[in-house]
Amino acid sequence: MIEVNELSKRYGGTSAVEALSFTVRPGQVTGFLGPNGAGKSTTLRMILGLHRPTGGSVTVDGRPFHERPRGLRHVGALLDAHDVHGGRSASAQLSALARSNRIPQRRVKEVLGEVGLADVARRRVGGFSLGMKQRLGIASALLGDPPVLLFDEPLNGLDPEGVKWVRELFRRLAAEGRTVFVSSHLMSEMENTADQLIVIGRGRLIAAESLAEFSARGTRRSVWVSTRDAAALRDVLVAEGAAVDRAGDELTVTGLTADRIGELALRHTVPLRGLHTRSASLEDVFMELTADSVQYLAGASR
Ligand SMILES: Nc1ncnc2c1ncn2[C@@H]1O[C@H](COP(=O)(O)OP(=O)(O)OP(=O)(O)O)[C@@H](O)[C@H]1O
Repeated sequence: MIEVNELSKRYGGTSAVEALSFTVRPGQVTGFLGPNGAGKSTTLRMILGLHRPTGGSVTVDGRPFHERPRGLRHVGALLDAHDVHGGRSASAQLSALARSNRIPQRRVKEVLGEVGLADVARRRVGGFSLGMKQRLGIASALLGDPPVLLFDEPLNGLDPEGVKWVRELFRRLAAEGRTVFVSSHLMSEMENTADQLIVIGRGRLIAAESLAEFSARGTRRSVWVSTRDAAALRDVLVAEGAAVDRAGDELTVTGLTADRIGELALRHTVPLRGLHTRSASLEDVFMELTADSVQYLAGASR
């Protein structure tokens, strides 16, 4: 279990993480979501003791990580897939890591097989694709067979087959009772991966809940209507108190049900081409929740 308690980190005048508190439990995959620059990597580095917090504390299974002498056997992490020694082979790289952490050498072969790199074990890592480097990073995280695993943007650079494999791997690791904490800036990556979500924006906690609870926030519904008399129908619906967006012949309506819109159209003899209810997607909920904390908006002047 990872317990983050009022954790803060400032870099000079920049507040990267601010009074962040949450718990990551074993036996589940927990997604760590936030837009670019939200503070995810900084938080992961503080969990691993690589950055010193400006305030607050974080423990892994009750103790700060730096108090664990055999760190890699307790927490495995993939932080940056590019952070590899290009001149070495995958197998040499993992062997060195195993030696320095007193992990049996047989684990090197085991994890290379597990991540699908057995055939390229002797090739120089410098020639690996990003997807292969991600697999090697995952192999390093698994090397010490740790109960707690952290992954920073592990799906970056993976092809669809790779994404499917990583998702299944995370589910299996969680089913084995491990704590699996995975960061991403894309809701779509977490949708079929995570059981729990921690959502942050500008270093602050926005949501900490199950994926089901997060989905339930998407109950705000709108109704899509298509008609050649869009202007006339819009006036009728606005007079009934609805909020209406018009794009050509199409209206997006909130504040009235599809049934009521159908009745009003009939009463005002506006012929309809199409009418259906739309509920917000997880992506919509995520965008709405984090809208105020997006650092770089396309087209926005700075
Ligand atoms: N070493 C540093 N020195 C100064 N500022 C930093 C440093 N590391 C991170 N920051 C700033 O802290 C904030 C949080 O960055 P962080 O990398 O933790 O976010 P992130 O959520 O991981 O983003 P991304 O999805 O883009 O990787 C950003 O504003 C970033 O510019």
